[in-house]
Amino acid sequence: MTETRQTPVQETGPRPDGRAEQPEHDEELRYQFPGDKRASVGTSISSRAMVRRLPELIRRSLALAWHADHRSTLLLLLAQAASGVFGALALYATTGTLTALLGPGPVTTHLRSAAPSLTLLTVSAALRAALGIAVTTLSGRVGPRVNRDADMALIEAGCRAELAAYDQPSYNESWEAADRGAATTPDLLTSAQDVIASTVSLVAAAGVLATLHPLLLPFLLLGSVPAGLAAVRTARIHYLATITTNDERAALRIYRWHLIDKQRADQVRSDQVLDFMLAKYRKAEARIVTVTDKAGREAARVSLLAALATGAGAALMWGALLFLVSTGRIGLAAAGSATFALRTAASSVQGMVGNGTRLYRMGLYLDDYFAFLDSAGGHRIARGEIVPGPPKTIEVTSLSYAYPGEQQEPALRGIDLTLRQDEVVALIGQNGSGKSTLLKLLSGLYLPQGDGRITWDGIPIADLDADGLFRQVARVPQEFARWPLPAHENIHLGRHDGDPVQAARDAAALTGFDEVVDRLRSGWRTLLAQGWQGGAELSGGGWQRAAVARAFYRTARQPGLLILDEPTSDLDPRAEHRILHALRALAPGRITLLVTHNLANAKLADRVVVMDQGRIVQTGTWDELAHRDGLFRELLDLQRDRTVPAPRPAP
Ligand SMILES: Nc1ncnc2c1ncn2[C@@H]1O[C@H](COP(=O)(O)OP(=O)(O)OP(=O)(O)O)[C@@H](O)[C@H]1O
Repeated sequence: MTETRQTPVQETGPRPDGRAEQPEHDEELRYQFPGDKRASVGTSISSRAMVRRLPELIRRSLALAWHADHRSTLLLLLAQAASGVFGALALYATTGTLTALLGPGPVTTHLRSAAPSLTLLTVSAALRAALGIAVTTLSGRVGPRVNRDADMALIEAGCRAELAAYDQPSYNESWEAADRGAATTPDLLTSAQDVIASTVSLVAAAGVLATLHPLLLPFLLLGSVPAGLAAVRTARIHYLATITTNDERAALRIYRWHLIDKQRADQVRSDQVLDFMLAKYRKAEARIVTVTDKAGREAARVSLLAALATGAGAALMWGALLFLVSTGRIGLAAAGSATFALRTAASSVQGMVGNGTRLYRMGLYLDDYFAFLDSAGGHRIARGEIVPGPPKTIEVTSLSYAYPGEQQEPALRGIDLTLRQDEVVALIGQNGSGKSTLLKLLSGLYLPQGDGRITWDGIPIADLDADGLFRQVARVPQEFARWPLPAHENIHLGRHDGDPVQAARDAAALTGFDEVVDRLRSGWRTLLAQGWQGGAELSGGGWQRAAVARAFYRTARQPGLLILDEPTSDLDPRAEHRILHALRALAPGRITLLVTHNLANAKLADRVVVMDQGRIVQTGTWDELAHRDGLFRELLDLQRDRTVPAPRPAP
């Protein structure tokens, strides 16, 4: 298993040209970093580590609960404590009852002297049952609230990470681990409560045993330690099995998503990809089954050994009890009570260890969760505090940018460029030449690397306050969001003062999105989410008109930088014409950047910048470049050339 999971770098050496060798087999979905840190965490699961960690985990679980719902948490703790006290009282009352019943004298005397203990036993049991119901109800209130808080905190932390984090190999993995941590929070609370309850009950049982005869205390350990050790050991086995199959689980999720997601549903059918993908699905699943089966067998072996040890301990305990009774060291009634207390103690220890290991295991994910919250997976946006106005000049010097990963060539190399207010600049270049990457850097979504610099009116972009900077940017990205929201919300996205529909309508009129909305039965209030009640689906062009209207809406609220990455790729000529005119009309007072593969559209720009393999290779007006030898002219000629080879004459 480990052999097939090595990285390509380990399998193949570097080539003389320094690039990675082609791997001999197809790459499969795997997280990119080889030594999973959780593997070492997994192997460190031990009884000692667990005992050391539990108090802090219990404290953290209670803190989460407290934060989610003060009152219920307080009541929960009180109910739990009271339940523990009544449990202890019930145990003492059982001892008292047995002592009274099994003591010397006539039955009526036994019953009379047992009455107070019996009453206490009954009342304690009844109150304990009532408190049990209260605990369950309160847990049911607090658990979901804890989960809600954890989930919202996680989403917020994720959205505050730098965009570049998504390109980092480790980010997905840390996000998923944190997500699992957030999902475990309600169980965490339940386990913490159970550990507390079992501990109270164990202390009570130990107290009873100590009162009966101190010699009985060691049996408490004999009866429960093997099971406890086995529980820790099996937790470790299962945890390691889970993390060993992390890649496969992630791959399953991704395959599953691709197969069932609406966006690809047509291609799943028309490309007949189902069997092919299901075979990959089964392969990944088979690996998980192999690992979990092996873990299951190992865990069963450990449990069997523990059961044998517990059996031997029980035999020893009975022998010792017989010895104590037969030598008159304890009475028959005390022996009966001891048996009862020992059973209670054993089940408390099992509860403690079982829930303790569960808590410990979940605590590992909780660590991931808190680590993510602290730093957004190590990528929290931390920039300067200068709040910019609309930039008059954006200066780019020696800008290079390389995405992480050994397969990646630098996307940008040594870019120098100056952009001025009121100017429309068209970025032209073949696929993969770096246009979208440059736009993301200009709009502050990525930060320059190394010596590269981007300044807004002389201020390095990293020194600008991130929110303030994004407030100055309106973008139509290449792949724009299709928000499952009503039509007007898809335009203003919650930012409006006054009538939200009217605000959206004005921007939509510039792109023809208003005509699309007019055809929807509920007009601007129509939910743009097909398959949901009252929902509707737009055409590809309809959505693109909405995306451009969204950017124009922001532009009307003053962004100094308008960025459009192929904004008309899905549009009919009429809609395209309308948008290009609007774009020109909006240009004064801001910097406008347009990426387009339709070179005729670049005519509206004041300046055309041509990119090739991450570099700027030409700059000039459209007319200059159209009449100069170079890449632009070559692409223009290709776009104009619509001659197709004549069909071959029939033989
Ligand atoms: N998120 C990413 N992670 C890694 N590599 C990326 C990422 N985005 C782009 N690249 C790589 O960077 C290079 C430039 O891509 P970019 O999207 O900037 O090109 P483009 O000129 O906009 O292309 P197109 O015309 O196809 O949209 C490409 O080699 C691409 O594979």
